[in-house]
Amino acid sequence: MAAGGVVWVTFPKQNLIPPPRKRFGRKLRTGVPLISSTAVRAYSEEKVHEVVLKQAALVKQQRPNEGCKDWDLLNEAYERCGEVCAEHAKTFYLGTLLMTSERRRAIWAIYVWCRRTDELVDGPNASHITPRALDTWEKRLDNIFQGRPYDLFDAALSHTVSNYPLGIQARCIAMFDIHKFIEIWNYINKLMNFPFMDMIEGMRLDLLKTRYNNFDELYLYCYYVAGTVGLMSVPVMGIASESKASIETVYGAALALGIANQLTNILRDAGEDGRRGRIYLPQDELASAGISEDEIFRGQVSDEWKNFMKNQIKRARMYFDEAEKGVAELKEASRWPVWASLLLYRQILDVIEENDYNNFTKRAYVGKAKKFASLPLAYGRAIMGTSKFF
Ligand SMILES: CC(C)=CCC/C(C)=C/CC/C(C)=C/CC/C(C)=C/[C@@H]1[C@@H](COP(=O)(O)OP(=O)(O)O)[C@]1(C)CC/C=C(\C)CC/C=C(\C)CCC=C(C)C
Ligand SMILES: [Mn+2]
Repeated sequence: MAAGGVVWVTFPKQNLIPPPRKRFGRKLRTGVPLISSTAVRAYSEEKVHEVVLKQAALVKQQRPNEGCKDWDLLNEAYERCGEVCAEHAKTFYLGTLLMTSERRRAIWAIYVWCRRTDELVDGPNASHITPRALDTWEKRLDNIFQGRPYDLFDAALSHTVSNYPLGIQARCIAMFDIHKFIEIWNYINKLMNFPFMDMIEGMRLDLLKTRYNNFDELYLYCYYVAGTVGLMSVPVMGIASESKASIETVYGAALALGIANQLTNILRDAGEDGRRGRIYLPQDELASAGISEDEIFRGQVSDEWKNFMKNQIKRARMYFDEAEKGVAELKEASRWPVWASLLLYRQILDVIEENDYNNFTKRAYVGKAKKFASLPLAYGRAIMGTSKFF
């Protein structure tokens, strides 16, 4: 038992084996039935949709600002986050400069936390990272949400989450509070947390899993490591006051942008990942396309591979299309960076095509000229509030 009459509850780990499919009344919005069975894939989409609903509900809550009040320290913390963002993600950074200073700083703080989380499993110390290290990172996240940051970067995020409706699962519960227990029970049943926790869950997958049986499993992974970023960003980006769309629709679009980005990452990095013994591409789809693992490891750009890639690119583009519908609903100053990132990421798919689907030895790289050309285009779309004119 921890101090202050509270008890720590440990949640069961994610069960990745889909149970028999439930009957769902809701039509799948982001579903793209390509090769794998929709019945199986629907399971992850429904689970992720639960998180979208939870996040959307949080928007209506007013959050008291209980964060750190040491402004000098906070200013320094945010400055440092901005420096990291500028160093590692120049285009994101450029985009954030158009946002209000408060929102921009919050996005920097979220960026840095995401980057550090990813670095745990992908960075120079990755070989020393164990599931226990991720548990520690998760406890540290709890502390961030409870206003007990560990370092300067954490202090920035701690301040950000106290300012915006960003949720974390209720891990620390008051004893004998039956409502809290019911709440916890519901979480256990849904086996899905809030975006920050879920991103750590994605890193756990990266430690333990090197193959994805079907798109359902891959979708869940993409949600964990990238869809979560979309859900974290919406409350900070802000929804336009004139927007007629439901909050759920906007969160759905943000989720779709994360999924689209991650699918694109996976297609771009297929060769590199293969060399690390990782195949994120759905195994059942590879099998029906007649592609063996060995061909991937050897980097064979066969006709089968080209056809397979065409289908995968089509799917990623459909998620980008889904995302486009939501950008216009964001506050005007937030639309430009989002359009910029959407257009830039989507161009990676064009480059894969230009490279004749050789993503084994040619990196699909969007050159500086193209990158800069996208910025005014993104700006145009942002101020028009729609994609129809460009
Ligand atoms: C309504 C609507 C469309 C709203 C927009 C919502 C929004 C801002 C969505 C952003 C989606 C987004 C940028 C997702 C990031 C996806 C991504 C790149 C994930 C990467 C995961 C791991 O992949 P991998 O290891 O394979 O890749 P690397 O080789 O390591 O690159 C991540 C690396 C996870 C960590 C994610 C980040 C560091 C990016 C975090 C970005 C932000 C918080 C800024 C988002 C803001 C803007 C301006 C788009
Ligand atoms: Mn990474």
